[in-house]
Amino acid sequence: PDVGAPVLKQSGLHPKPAGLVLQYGTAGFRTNAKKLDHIMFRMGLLATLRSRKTKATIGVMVTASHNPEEDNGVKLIDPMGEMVTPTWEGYATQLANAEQEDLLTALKDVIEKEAIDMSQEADVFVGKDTRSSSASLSQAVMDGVSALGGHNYGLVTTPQLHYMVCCQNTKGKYGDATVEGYYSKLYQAFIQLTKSKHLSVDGANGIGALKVREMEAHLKKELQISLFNDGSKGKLNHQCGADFVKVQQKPPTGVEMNPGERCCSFDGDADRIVYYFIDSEGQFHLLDGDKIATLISTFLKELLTQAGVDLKMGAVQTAYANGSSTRYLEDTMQVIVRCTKTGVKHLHHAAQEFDIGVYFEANGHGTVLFSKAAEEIIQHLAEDANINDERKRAARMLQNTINVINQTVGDAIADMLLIEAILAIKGMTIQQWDSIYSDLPNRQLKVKVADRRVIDTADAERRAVSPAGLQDAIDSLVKKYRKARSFVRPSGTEDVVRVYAEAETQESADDLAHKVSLAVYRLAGGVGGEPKQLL
Ligand SMILES: CC(=O)N[C@H]1[C@@H](OP(=O)(O)O)O[C@H](CO)[C@@H](O)[C@@H]1O
Ligand SMILES: [Mg+2]
Repeated sequence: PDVGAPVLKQSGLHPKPAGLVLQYGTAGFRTNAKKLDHIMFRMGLLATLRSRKTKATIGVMVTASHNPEEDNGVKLIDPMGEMVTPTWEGYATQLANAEQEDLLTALKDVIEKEAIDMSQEADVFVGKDTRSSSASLSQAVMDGVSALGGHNYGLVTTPQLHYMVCCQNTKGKYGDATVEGYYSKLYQAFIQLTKSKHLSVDGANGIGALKVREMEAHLKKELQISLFNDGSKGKLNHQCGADFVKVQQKPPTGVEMNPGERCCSFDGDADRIVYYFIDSEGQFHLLDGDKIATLISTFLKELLTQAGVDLKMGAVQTAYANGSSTRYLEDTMQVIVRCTKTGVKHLHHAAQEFDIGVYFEANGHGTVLFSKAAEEIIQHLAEDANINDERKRAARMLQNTINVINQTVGDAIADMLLIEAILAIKGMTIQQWDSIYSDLPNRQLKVKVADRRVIDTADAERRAVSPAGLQDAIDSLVKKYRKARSFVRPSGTEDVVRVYAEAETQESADDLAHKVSLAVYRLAGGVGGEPKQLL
């Protein structure tokens, strides 16, 4: 078919200013928008030739990228979404600089040189940026493409047009050739990559599961939760839940765990939370209340430093806190650590003594308390116009931290969100969190006695003052193991005496716990059979 007539007719509407010479440069033609109308039209023509030659869709992007608004530009995109091949950059320059009356000759020259079959179909994708000149200039490109089946994408980023050209020519293999397709491809991949935003929650078949379900809609994209033991079939706290996981030191049933993936367990009324994961060797790792307290304390301390505020921060624990956690908090973090009797009311009370009091029982019940004064200082700082951005950012972060925390009592849901936020902000994996310090192996046992009130304790329950001889027996047993510690106390919630032991190895901790149990049984009126050695 003869290309002459339609081209001549249309090109008259996009005349070239005589003598104007432009080069196809680094990224196509680029200059003041007023000089580009004929260039656009001609690039439309050239794109159809390139499309016929390659038997593929070609892209034309109208933009001058980072240049000032009054500039514009145009570049061609080859079939796989790459920049047009250099030979064709040469044709582009020739076509752009042919005077009006020489245009047909210049065009025929390209057709001949490239032996282009003009009966071949052509397909051109045109895109433009937001410059005021882009609308009319992209129309000029379309005029050049004219009746040849061009597709105008309208406003797109440069890379989006490259992407869509490639999608079209790979028949969808690279993705869907639409802006929607571009978003959905990137987003899906992003979600996979940031799977760290995924958390498996063991709801202990309790109320926490129901409430997590309710809250899920609020979290949707920010945190993907897989809820297990949601109460639809299993029994409350049976082989699952925070207490089971903490005491048994093993995963709950009913939770699908993949190596390295974060999991957490609530207890039956959702005021406790513990985290855990299995590593690539299948080894179970528990991150209990002590590890949670350490993570939160570290985070808060860093923010206080960044905000440049001097507030007294303290951590409150019980005798059940792992010895490694206490050492880490005191020695490495230089945080004041208090030890109170078991029971949240005691910890809460002690935490009120600080500007910021972080309290957690090892079993995962805990929260953070901020004094009124501390809250005010943080709020003023967050609103202070005279401080630098780093300090302000930290102050605002502290403010949001205060708001995500339930200061009235330990709260599995609130603690979970705070922990997830800290891990995300610090870009920390659960493995990295776990490796802040290593727990001393430990064991908790229960001993049945006729009347557990015969045991009296002192020193935040770390020493038994009655019955006579019990503490001496514990002391001499503890001496036999490295890094060992043990104590006993009557439970406040069950009719048992609780025994706790920790030592350098699990074997030692188990052995020590067993021997202390025997001492309790013998000296404090044990009932039923003698405590058995753990297998
Ligand atoms: C070793 C242990 O976990 N003890 C628990 C348990 O108290 P006992 O007094 O140990 O039975 O239940 C309390 C209430 O939930 C909790 O605050 C406490 O931490
Ligand atoms: Mg509870």
